[in-house]
Amino acid sequence: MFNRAIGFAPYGVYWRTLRRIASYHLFSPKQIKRSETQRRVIANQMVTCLAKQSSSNGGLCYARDLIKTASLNNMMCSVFGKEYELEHEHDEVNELRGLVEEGYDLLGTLNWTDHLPWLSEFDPQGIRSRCFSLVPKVNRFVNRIISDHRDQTRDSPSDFVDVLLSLDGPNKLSDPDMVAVLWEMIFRGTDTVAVLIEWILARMVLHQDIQTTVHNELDQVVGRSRAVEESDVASLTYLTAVIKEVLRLHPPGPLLSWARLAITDTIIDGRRVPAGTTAMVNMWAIAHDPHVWENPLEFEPERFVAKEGDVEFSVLGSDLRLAPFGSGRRVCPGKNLGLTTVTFWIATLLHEFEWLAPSSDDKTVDLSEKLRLSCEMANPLAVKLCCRRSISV
Ligand code: HEM
Repeated sequence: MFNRAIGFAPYGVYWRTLRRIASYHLFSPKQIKRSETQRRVIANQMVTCLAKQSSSNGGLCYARDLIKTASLNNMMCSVFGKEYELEHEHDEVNELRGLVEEGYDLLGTLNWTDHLPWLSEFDPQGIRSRCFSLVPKVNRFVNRIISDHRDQTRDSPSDFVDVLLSLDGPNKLSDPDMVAVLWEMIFRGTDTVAVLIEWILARMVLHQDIQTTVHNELDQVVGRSRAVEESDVASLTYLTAVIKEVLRLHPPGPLLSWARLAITDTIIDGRRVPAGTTAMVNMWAIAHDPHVWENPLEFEPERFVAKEGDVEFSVLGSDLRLAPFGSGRRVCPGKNLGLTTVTFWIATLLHEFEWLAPSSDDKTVDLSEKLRLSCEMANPLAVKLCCRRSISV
């Protein structure tokens, strides 16, 4: 099933067709603009939920679950056309979250049978049996959504399922291929965004002076009398630098695509790499390399604040010193959508709240990492929130 999704499909006509369809119907500037309202609605819901959570717990809050559900709701809206209230539990959201979590867990587990193939028939870690159990559940879930869409008649496509169903001729996809592509968008678009937001908030809690500078910028550009709009984001240059610095120190996808292969026998650093070898780029190592970055372990957003006359550093794949969305043919097609979502949501969360350590005696933040498909905080961030603007809960 998964080899029919964009990220797993080998280079060829099928992969190119999928990239073209997704680029036009999901990731184009016009489509990103079209989904602005949905991002604003979800941002407001997040603010209300956080304000409630912190007022009932003496200010203490764990934001991870909320951010993950917000990100999933956002993808469910763009891909499946489904809208859910963040404040309430929904069986369908919980079911899909469980499937995404299980998928992440399976992809992030070191599978001994990849290295010792003779072990595979014993499936010692139970990975194969968990995969066999996950695939029919994903199939059932996504096929149900596809068949609901088939039952409705619409004049023009309003979500990505409609788009895939409307394809004709050589572009037409079979149902199993549609399931693979739809599931991939939900799967990839949810955690990357949520993981990055949690890292940014963690850094803001740890570096209060930098958070103050972001707050000052927000007060200057937006002012406290209104909420942030997406159109404000272009003027938030310091916040943009903060996000780039977090992408450098905590890239959510530290190992780039596993779809790159050596196409000829080659020698790298004196080692022979035969044609056909899977080549994985370690972006985390490049982004922490003292030969590339001054004070690589320090959190210094200023390094990304462009001086007068300088060209702004792009993190979208043209500069290989920092390419957290990859680069070249396999570059992340969702990079602009992902970055737009993260920047707007983070601007809102920081405009509405002060993010503080839960205890005034211990202001450290546990920055331990856990590598699954994304590299996330090993332990959920605990914070104390103070409202910066009056919010009615
Ligand atoms: C902060 C958000 C995100 C980050 C950091 C991120 C990161 C990445 C990275 C590092 C790759 C591999 C690129 C390479 O090897 O050159 C990738 C691929 C991919 N990403 Fe993202 N991503 C994000 C958001 C999204 C979103 C929102 C979607 C879709 C809704 C998405 C869909 C994909 C797909 C389909 C691929 C596979 C592309 C291919 O192999 O042709 N990503 N992403």
